[in-house]
Amino acid sequence: MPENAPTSPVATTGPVKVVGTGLLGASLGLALRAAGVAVQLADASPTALALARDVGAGTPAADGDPEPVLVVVATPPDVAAETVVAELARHPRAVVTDVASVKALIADEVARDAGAHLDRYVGSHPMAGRERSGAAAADADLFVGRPWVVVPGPHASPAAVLAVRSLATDVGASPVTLGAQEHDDAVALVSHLPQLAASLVAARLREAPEAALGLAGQGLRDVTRIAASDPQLWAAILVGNAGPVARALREVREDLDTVVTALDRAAQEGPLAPGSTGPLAHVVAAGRSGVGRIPGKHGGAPRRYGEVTVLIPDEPGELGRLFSEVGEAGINIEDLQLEHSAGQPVGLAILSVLPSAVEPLEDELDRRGWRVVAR
Ligand SMILES: NC(=O)C1=CN([C@@H]2O[C@H](COP(=O)(O)OP(=O)(O)OC[C@H]3O[C@@H](n4cnc5c(N)ncnc54)[C@H](O)[C@@H]3O)[C@@H](O)[C@H]2O)C=CC1
Ligand SMILES: O=C(O)C(=O)Cc1ccc(O)cc1
Repeated sequence: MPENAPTSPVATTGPVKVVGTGLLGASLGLALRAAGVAVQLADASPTALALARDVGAGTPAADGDPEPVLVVVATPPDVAAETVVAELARHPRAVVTDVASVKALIADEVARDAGAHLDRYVGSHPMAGRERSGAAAADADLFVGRPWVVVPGPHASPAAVLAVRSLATDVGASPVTLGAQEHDDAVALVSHLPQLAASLVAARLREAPEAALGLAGQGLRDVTRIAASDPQLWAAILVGNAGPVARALREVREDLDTVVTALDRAAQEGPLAPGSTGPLAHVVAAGRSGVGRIPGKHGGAPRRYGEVTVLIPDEPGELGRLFSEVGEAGINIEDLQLEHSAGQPVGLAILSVLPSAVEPLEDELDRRGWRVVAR
């Protein structure tokens, strides 16, 4: 099979031009190339462009290239609108979309400046990413199984909307149509507030003693993973969605005030002081009912898997051997977490499987000599 031959037919014919070839742009380029679609790349940074080319995300756009049918703007949000307007004018027959994490501000600016080109613009936002920037972190499978929000303004043509929905589907995502403000309110809660919460918690660790950090477990890692994100990109995202994010944070501040008041009371008057246990339990219970509402895999209703925890020697090939032996047992791994302890030569693999598979899998792994850990 020739390199980059399509594995399944796609609706996007190409060429697709990607402007901004960092994490999102290069990931999209890789996914489209894997589907056999021609990709033209452009970036304000020659180094970012060369890197995206070298990872296989496409070919740098050049004079004399065939006209793109679709332009995807994957720049930071603060320059997305002006880039969309420039690309609409530069390619008078192309549909133009952007993948920025905020939508209302960009839609307003494009509506103001795009004039007669507005029917070819459809905003969008793949709900897929990671805490690293640049093409070096790009992944052809980044969008697989993720929602991709499509935000057609009132002037968008049906053909333009279809082209952007098809792009999402062609790279394995599920298109979801929302209004711009509806999108921004939603991501304030499910993406922007979590980013701030992770950053605020992780910031407390800067002065923590080494001995305390050595005790860190999976809870801290779960809560702080996205604290490693790019500060400049996130500052642009947060100011671009300032109103909804400030609203969500004000509500958090009210809850925080309640927690601090209850803790102060316990610290001053003793742990059984009236008015301290109740508010604290209430906050934890509210979190518990919130977390229960996060949909499970594939966007379906939350599903409870059973977990099998296995000790893994920190040696090459051990994880692969575990996976193939679970496969040989005819059991599907629904999810996976890895835990490492500082300075330990072993890790823990926590395999999520259907509840009915827990016991047979534990028995089988035990029989094959794995150390199954009771938790
Ligand atoms: N990082 C993430 O997890 C996600 C990011 N997004 C959105 O995708 C967009 C890109 O984000 P990333 O790929 O993470 O950022 P990135 O920093 O990895 O890449 C951005 C690229 O845009 C280029 N660029 C900057 N200004 C430009 C201009 N005026 N013209 C052309 N190129 C320009 C930069 O040189 C850089 O290569 C942002 O709007 C972000 O909000 C959307 C979903 C997830
Ligand atoms: O890493 C994660 O879990 C993310 O949620 C990444 C992400 C970051 C920014 C977006 O606009 C969308 C998704």
